[in-house]
Amino acid sequence: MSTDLRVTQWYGRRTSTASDWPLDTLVDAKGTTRISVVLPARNEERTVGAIVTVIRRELEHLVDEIIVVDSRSTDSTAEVAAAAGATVVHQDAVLSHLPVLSGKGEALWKGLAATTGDIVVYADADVSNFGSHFITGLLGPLLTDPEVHFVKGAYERPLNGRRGEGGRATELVARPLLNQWWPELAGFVQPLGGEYAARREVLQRVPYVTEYGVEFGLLVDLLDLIGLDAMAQVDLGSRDHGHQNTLALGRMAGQIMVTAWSRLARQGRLVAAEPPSPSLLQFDLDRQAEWVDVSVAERPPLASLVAEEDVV
Ligand SMILES: O=c1ccn([C@@H]2O[C@H](COP(=O)(O)OP(=O)(O)O[C@H]3O[C@H](CO)[C@@H](O)[C@H](O)[C@H]3O)[C@@H](O)[C@H]2O)c(=O)[nH]1
Ligand SMILES: O=C(O)[C@H](O)COP(=O)(O)O
Repeated sequence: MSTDLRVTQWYGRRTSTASDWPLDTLVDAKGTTRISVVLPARNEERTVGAIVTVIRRELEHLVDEIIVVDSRSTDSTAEVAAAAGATVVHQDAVLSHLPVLSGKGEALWKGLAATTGDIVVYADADVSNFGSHFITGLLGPLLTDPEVHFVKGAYERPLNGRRGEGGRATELVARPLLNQWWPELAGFVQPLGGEYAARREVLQRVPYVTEYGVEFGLLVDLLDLIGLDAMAQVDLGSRDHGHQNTLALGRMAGQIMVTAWSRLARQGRLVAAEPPSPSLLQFDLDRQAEWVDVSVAERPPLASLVAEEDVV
């Protein structure tokens, strides 16, 4: 079967919408399954409280724990999240015997280490139109189909109110790379999106790339580990969130490209004399030049660490 046909068939079979998964059906399906929600947050005092509150108020019979990973915030993210009822862990305090790494991927890996659930849901803490359907949608396929191990959110992404213009790093970097090298993943509408859920057992068996390489790395590595048919996506509607400027997205793009290179090299599909340079020279409005580092590091599969008593 051609990859195009396989992707088309997968899309039809494994794509649903949040409204397909009503809360009462999920509460029945949950049984004894424990569910953790992890919100990575760096300076998200304006939005994190409302997100935690929605989950606590509307999903109290579905979600067992809400962990906010404070990713070196300098604002009152931790206090706001705790006041709203989340358990707050500080990124560098989890598995603190390990050398610290940085960025969103590190926050997610530490978040996984801090959870106890059988299913872990990740959601960004900067979403300003968050609703409980973000969580129920992602949980639907996992709670009702034992063959599904990973679910990714899909949505429309306005850019400052303009429909269809968001997701610049997605459209300019991630989607072309995925289509060129991992075309089986082409059916994911939002491959970089921060809302996804998976069975703990699976998340513990993949490495986590640090910084903004994490989502790209997880998709590619999960495809390898569980195969496309164990992956699903759910349409969550529209998602409004904070936007980074073009230079910041350039750094994100660099991290994603370095991540893609690492997977191509690991999969034996690229023979290069040397790795890509991690240095990126950027220019501001006054032509001031600055070298920035777009390298990423990697945490090993959590299952490879055995000292569970050291967690948190
Ligand atoms: O060092 C960091 C950086 C970010 N975050 C949090 O991660 C979430 C997403 O970060 P953000 O800077 O808003 O990312 P975006 O610019 O929106 O990037 C998109 O693309 C990224 C790369 O795939 C994904 O990680 C994001 O989830 C996705 O929204 C937010 O809650 C942040 O507070 C951290 O916890 N630590
Ligand atoms: O996921 C992305 O592509 C980046 O987060 C950029 O998104 P934005 O263009 O909507 O800010």
